[in-house]
Amino acid sequence: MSAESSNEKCLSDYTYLFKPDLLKGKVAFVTGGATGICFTIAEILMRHKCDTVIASRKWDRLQESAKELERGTGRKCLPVKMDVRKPEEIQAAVDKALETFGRIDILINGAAGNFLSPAAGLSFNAFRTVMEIDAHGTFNVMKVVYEKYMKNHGGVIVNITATLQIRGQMLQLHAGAAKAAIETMTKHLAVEWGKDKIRVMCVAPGPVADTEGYRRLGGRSVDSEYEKAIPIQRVGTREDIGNTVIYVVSDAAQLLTGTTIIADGGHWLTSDNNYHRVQRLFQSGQAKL
Ligand SMILES: CC/C=C\C/C=C\C/C=C\C/C=C\C/C=C\C/C=C\C=C\C(=O)SCCNC(=O)CCNC(=O)[C@H](O)C(C)(C)COP(=O)(O)OP(=O)(O)OC[C@H]1O[C@@H](n2cnc3c(N)ncnc32)[C@H](O)[C@@H]1OP(=O)(O)O
Ligand SMILES: NC(=O)C1=CN([C@@H]2O[C@H](COP(=O)(O)OP(=O)(O)OC[C@H]3O[C@@H](n4cnc5c(N)ncnc54)[C@H](OP(=O)(O)O)[C@@H]3O)[C@@H](O)[C@H]2O)C=CC1
Repeated sequence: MSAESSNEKCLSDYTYLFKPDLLKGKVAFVTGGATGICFTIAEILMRHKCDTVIASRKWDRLQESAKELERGTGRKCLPVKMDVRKPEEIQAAVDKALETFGRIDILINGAAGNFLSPAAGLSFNAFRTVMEIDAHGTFNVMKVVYEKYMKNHGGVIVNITATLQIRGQMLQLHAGAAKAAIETMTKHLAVEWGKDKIRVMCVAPGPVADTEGYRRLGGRSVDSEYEKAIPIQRVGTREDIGNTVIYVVSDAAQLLTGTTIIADGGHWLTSDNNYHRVQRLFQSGQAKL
């Protein structure tokens, strides 16, 4: 799959790095799994024989994505409609998942909302909305899956963060604050839930250009100047993130809990805080508000 691929529901040309039956008999619940990075995470889990639930708000898109994932991988994919801000919808969705598959071994929290905005330009409701989707939403789903299944059976939780919480960035206070909250919850839950045989991790992508989430923030084109500033000389792909996640959920990663794997090719170390680039995009109107 190329970094410029525009189809959110495009299956990847997957190359197996792990044994194909790595996750046989397991079930994953993936929020945000109908699109972008989390669609490909679901795909890669399914290629390793995991059945999957994908959860988000837009029902038509969920159904189409579930069909595409089943067609491409030969595994079962259950679409469930829910808003991560609404505990009663999450409870119904998790009940449906458990009725259908009887278990949830892996939880991927990828649902998120974001846009570019100067901090002072955020309305109170805009800040609250992003905190509610990303931080509260991640807590809500973890709590329900823990209570209804993982507390008694163990499992692995992977929260998708970003590199925004590592340092200051332009126009991203709201998303950075929310991702920081997720990383902190991850540490606390790794400590509290370790005794229940639950590992809790974060995977933090840098820029992944082949997603609607990236394009809608203004990152429509990836030019060579931008990529040359990244140590590995390219932005990430959805498959790069899926490959990181499958390692984290596998038994090869049994010692990993309460920490973050930054999957960004070294972007945050060298990218001058994106200060000039984001400022330029924002001022030119290319970065949509
Ligand atoms: C990602 C690339 C970044 C920049 C690209 C540029 C250059 C590249 C350079 C550098 C890249 C460097 C690093 C990048 C690395 C990572 C980026 C990190 C994270 C990326 C995260 C994502 O991609 S998250 C996924 C994005 N996808 C989505 O957001 C889809 C879901 N989105 C939504 O549902 C909505 O957009 C929503 C989040 C607003 C929520 O919708 P809803 O609940 O319906 O809320 P509303 O009622 O619409 O709005 C609530 C309040 O928020 C205000 N609002 C809404 N939009 C904006 C906006 N654009 N600006 C300011 N305020 C906004 C709205 O007005 C409401 O407030 P009121 O006071 O008016 O009520
Ligand atoms: N693309 C990038 O460069 C980077 C992305 N990330 C992170 O990766 C993850 C995936 O991002 P990406 O693939 O780019 O973005 P997408 O916009 O494709 O994915 C966001 C998903 O979240 C779902 N979602 C949003 N709000 C809610 C809600 N309230 N309840 C349930 N589901 C919701 C959306 O579905 P629906 O609207 O139907 O509900 C959508 O499927 C996010 O956590 C993002 O922050 C991190 C760093 C960089």
